[in-house]
Parts: sequence; structure tokens; C-alpha cells
Amino acid sequence: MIHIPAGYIKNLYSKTLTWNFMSEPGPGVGGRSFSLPQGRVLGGSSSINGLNYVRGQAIDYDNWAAAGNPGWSYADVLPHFKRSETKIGTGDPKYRGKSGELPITDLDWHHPVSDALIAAAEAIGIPKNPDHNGASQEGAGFFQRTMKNGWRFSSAKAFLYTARKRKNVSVRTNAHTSRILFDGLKAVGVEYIKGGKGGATVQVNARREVILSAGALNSPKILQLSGIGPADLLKRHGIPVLHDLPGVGRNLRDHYAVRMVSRVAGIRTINEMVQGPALLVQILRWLVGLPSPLAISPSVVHIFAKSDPALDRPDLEFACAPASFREGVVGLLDKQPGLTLGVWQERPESLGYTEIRSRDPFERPIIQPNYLTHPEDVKALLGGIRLARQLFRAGPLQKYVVDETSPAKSLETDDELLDFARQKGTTVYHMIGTARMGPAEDPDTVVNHKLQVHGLQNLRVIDASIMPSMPSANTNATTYMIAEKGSDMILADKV
Ligand SMILES: Cc1cc2nc3c(=O)[nH]c(=O)nc-3n(C[C@H](O)[C@H](O)[C@H](O)COP(=O)(O)OP(=O)(O)OC[C@H]3O[C@@H](n4cnc5c(N)ncnc54)[C@H](O)[C@@H]3O)c2cc1C
Repeated sequence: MIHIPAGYIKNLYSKTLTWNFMSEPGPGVGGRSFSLPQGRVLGGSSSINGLNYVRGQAIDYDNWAAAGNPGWSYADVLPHFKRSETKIGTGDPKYRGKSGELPITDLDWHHPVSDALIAAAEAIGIPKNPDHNGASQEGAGFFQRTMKNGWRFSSAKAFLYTARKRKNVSVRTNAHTSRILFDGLKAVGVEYIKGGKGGATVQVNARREVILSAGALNSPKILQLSGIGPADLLKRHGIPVLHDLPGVGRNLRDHYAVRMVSRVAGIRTINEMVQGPALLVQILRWLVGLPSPLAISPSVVHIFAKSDPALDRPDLEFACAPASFREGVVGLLDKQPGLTLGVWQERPESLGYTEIRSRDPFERPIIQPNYLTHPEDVKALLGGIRLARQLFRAGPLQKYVVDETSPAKSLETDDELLDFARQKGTTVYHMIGTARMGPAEDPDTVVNHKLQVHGLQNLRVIDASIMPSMPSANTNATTYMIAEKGSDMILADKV
């Protein structure tokens, strides 16, 4: 199921393919907890994610550099974005790569309601943008995907399957990393447990350095289990403090989205196309390589827009599809035609944390994203909800939209809409920041601009956890860029 794009929802709830984490009850979201799956297979979360490829805005990276990270401005990182991709189809060579391992494709399955939504955006002043990963992100269009010929391209498929043929690459599966090994303050290897709890403990020695790439929830966990993190936390769990680094596990950020749904009439949407006998038709189309909703990302239309016209750049991302879930049940499609506009604030300020629950490497960590606890996040999301309503009501969609079902039209005031957002919103699975990059003088940071852990030798973190702040994007493309840049740094330091 991993390789078929339509397997997305099924994979999310898989106990074997994901880490099955949960967030703590959130003060800003009515005390609710969320399932926070992370990919637990080769390719990690890129093997189970929503396939959308979004790089963010140039200024996101200029801000990273300005925060004390030389080499991370947009001009610095653009070549690394380009290097990993082969953009299939059109794309300005100034911004798009043509010879990387990761294929990026445009949508080949078009639906009249998607076209009407893009026209609706234009009608309210949001221009069409044919390449959200080109010169400018702002505008409406179709998401680009990490997919080719109807199949998902995870990082395993794009990069690892080729790399593992080399003599110097060895892949060990069923291996649960429990800690990093040290000689003094120098990382010298890793320890893992083979085959699950109670399995054999195996140690692997590093000839040069240890690279930690376990993702924004597992990398801080492994650091903390290894004695690197806030001293008080480590002491509480009886872990000897190797290095007191308060930023490990702090600065957790994620996108929090609200899904707005309209009932649609006069046309079949994905809801009816992939349920009952109609599904067989779509399976056949997919098998013979014809465009099919089985080979699309869960969101097909993007709109990058401003929650307030006075802003100088977009702060909202809409992820939309001619489809809808039954009220309150993510993953179960409605029986009637529907249109969903998911919206989130691109650069959330609400900060959370993650920390070990115990010294048992098999125990799930505590994860508190603190969604919607920052006033800026609340303000932007409210702007997004109001903008979504404008879109539903704009001329080009009037042919299809017959009713707004969520939120109900009767909800109108800021308080009512905010209550809706707090009760009905959910994660978009874009966790970052828990081993934040920045100068050592900043006590909140964990790695320097070369991704080396402050105060230690021979240890780097190269994954989504190093992002100093949220890029205006879904986080996979940025993670690939970080990996490309990190690999250059490893090679440059080779002695
Ligand atoms: C459901 C979902 C949907 C998403 N949709 C999108 C999308 O549409 N577009 C987008 O851009 N981004 C999306 N993302 C986010 C994106 O996939 C991640 O930002 C990206 O994969 C992060 O990469 P990473 O290398 O930091 O971590 P991961 O991809 O999570 O990789 C970490 C790897 O380390 C392994 N690991 C962790 N702990 C241990 C341990 N103790 N021992 C051994 N191995 C371990 C994991 O099994 C995994 O293979 C989504 C994420 C999820 C979960």
C-alpha cells in the first residue's frame, strides 16, 4: 500500500508502518489529543506522507541565515533544492532541477470543481500560479507531487534503493536505535536493539561521525536517551547527563489545519468515484496508466494567500480537494459529493515540546505541540476561515456549491469560528524544530550551521528537527534540501 498514492489514509493508521505517537491534550484545542504518526519504514515519513512537494518562500531561508546560520540563505539553499529533483514537465531552470533522483510531477487528473476553485480564487483577487516552487509562491494552482507514473516516490525509492548497491552502504532493518555511544564528548557509534523489545543489543562503531536522522520526534528522543538534553529532565529519568543542552526537544512546531466543507451538486466528486463499484473503474484506469484519483495526492489544489491584505507575503496555505470526509471521521469519505478546503497558518508561532516519558527506548515520547496557543496563529487562522468562505461563495463555484456544511453557516462571529477551529482542527503532520539550528550563544539551539551538535564532537543531526523556524511549506522538500546540504558538509569535513 505504501507505493500507491491512494493508500495514504490506510497507512496513517497502520500499527506496523508508523510510530503511532499521540499528542498530549492541547490547551488551545479544547483539550484534544491527536494521532501523530511518523513513518516507520525505509523512507520514513516520505513513505506515508501526502506527497505534496512545496519548498516555501525565499525569505524563509533568508531569515534562517539572518538568525545566525551562515550558508542557509535562499541563494545558498536553492542549488540544493534543485539538485535533488527532476521536475518533469515545465519549470523555469533558474528554480527547477532536471537531473536529481526525486521525480516531481504536475497533476494529471483534473476535475471541474478543482478548476472552478482556482477560478474562484482569481475572482477574489488571488492570481493563478503555475509553479508554487518557482519565482513566487503566492497564488492558486495544482500541487506538485513526489510521484511518477502513478507511483509514490519516497526517499527510499528515489535515493536509498540506488545507494544501497554501493559497497559502503549497509541497511539494517528491524533495528531500534536506543542510544548514541560516546568516548567522553566524542560520538563513537550507536547501539540498537534487534527485532523489538527484548531483542539482542548490537553496537556499531563509527569510523568518522554519527549522523542522526530519526525525524523531529525521534531524534530528540534518541539524544535525550543518550544523555544529551535538559539536565533536569535527564536526571528525573535517571539518565547520566553527558551534555546539558536545554534546546533538545524544545521549539516543536507543527501546522494546525481546519477543514471547511461544502456540499456539491450536479457532478460526481472523489467521494463517489472511489466507493462501491465505481472504485473498480478507477483501479482499472490506474492499472493501465490513465489519470485516476487513486494516483493523486490527498490535496490537489493549493492556494497561498494572505489572511490580511496589508501583509507583504502569504501567511496561509490552503490544501483543497473535490472530496470530503464524514463529519468528525478523517479517512471515511462522504457518500454525497463534497469539496474540502483545508487551511493552515504557514508559519505558526505556537511552540511545543517533546520529551522522553522514561528511559525505556520503546516507550512513546511525550509530545505537546501547543497548537493555537499563540495569538498570531489564532488571528491568521480566523482570516483563513473567512477567506475559505469567500471562496465557497465566489461566482465560479456557485455552479456547484449548494451548502456549506462545516462550519455551519450560522457560525459567524470570531468567537464562534474560533471555537469551531479549536474543536474541529487537526494536525497536518509537519513537526519540526526540536534540535534547532543556531549559534551556540543561543541556549535554545542544538546544532550549529554545519548541523553539528553544540558542545560534542562527531555528531550531526540531519533531518526536519534542525529547522530553526517553520518554512512556509509542507516540510518534506525542505528536509530533502537539508539532507543535500548536510551531505556536502559531511564530504567537506572528510579527512
Ligand atoms: C502523515 C504525514 C503526511 C505528510 N504529508 C506531507 C506532504 O504532503 N508534503 C510534505 O512536504 N510533507 C509532508 N509530511 C512531512 C514530511 O513527510 C516530513 O517532514 C519528512 O518526512 C521529515 O523527514 P525526516 O527525515 O526528518 O523524518 P522521517 O521521514 O520521519 O524519517 C525518520 C526515520 O528514522 C527512523 N527512526 C526513528 N527513530 C528510530 C529509531 N529509534 N531506530 C531506528 N530508526 C528510527 C524512522 O523509522 C524513519 O524511517 C507528512 C508527514 C506525515 C507523517
